[in-house]
Amino acid sequence: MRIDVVTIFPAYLDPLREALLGRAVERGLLEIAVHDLRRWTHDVHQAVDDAPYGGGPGMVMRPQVWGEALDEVLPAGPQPARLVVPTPAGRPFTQTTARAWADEQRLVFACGRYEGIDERVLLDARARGIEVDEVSIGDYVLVGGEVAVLVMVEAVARLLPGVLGNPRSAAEDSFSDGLLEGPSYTRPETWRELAVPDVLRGGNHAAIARWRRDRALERTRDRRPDLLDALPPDALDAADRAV
Ligand SMILES: Nc1nc2cc(Br)ccc2s1
Repeated sequence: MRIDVVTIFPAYLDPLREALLGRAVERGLLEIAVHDLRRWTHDVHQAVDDAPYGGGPGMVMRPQVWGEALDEVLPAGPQPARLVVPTPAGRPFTQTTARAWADEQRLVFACGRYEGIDERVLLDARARGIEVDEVSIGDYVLVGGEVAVLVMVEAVARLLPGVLGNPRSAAEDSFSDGLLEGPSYTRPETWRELAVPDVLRGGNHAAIARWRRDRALERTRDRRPDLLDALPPDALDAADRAV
C-alpha cells in the first residue's frame, strides 16, 4: 500500500516514521509520502486560504492550490486510489472502515485546516472518478486534519500483512467480534494485594475463553450498548445472553 498525505504541516506526520509504522516502512510493507501543500502555491506569501463566500468566521482553503496538488499526487485516469478528507462533518471512521481501506492499493489523505477545503475540490475529484471519503474520527473538533490522519493511518497500517508481530492481535482486538475487549493481566500473580483472576492462571482454555467473552460482554454493555444493539441477531448465543 502507498499512502500520500498532503498538509501545510508536514512535520505533524513525523510520528509515522517511528516505531511499528516506521519499521513497516523500512521493511517495505507500506510506502508513506508526505507533501507540503505550499509547494503548489505561486505567490510570495504562499497563501493556501481565503475568506469564505457568504461571510462567517475563519478561512477556507483555496481550490486552486488543492487542485494542483491533487492533480500531481492523484493524477487523473483509472487508478485504485481513494482520497480521504478528515472532517468533523464526515461519516464515522470505524474499525470496519480501517479493514476496508487495508485492501486499498493507494490512500491519499488531504489535511484541511481552518474552516475546511473549498467543496469544489472534492466535487472535482469525484468528477475525475476518484473515490472521496469525508470521515470523522469522533464528535469533537480538532485544529486540523493531521492528527486524524495519524489515527487513521495507524488503524489501517496495523492491519496490513506483516506489520503486527502476531496477526492474531488484529484478529482478536476490540471490535473484531463486535465487542469491546475485556481486561488483560500479566505477571506478577499478585500486585499491591490485587490477584490475577484464578481462571486465567488455570489451564482450562474453554473456561478462559468463556471468562473473556463474559468480561467483553459486560464491558460492552456498560460502555457501548450501541455495539450490542448493532450485533447481528445470531451473534449472541444462550450463554452470552445469560451474562
Ligand atoms: N475531528 C476533526 N476535526 C477536524 C478539524 C479540521 Br480544521 C480538519 C479535520 C478535522 S477531523
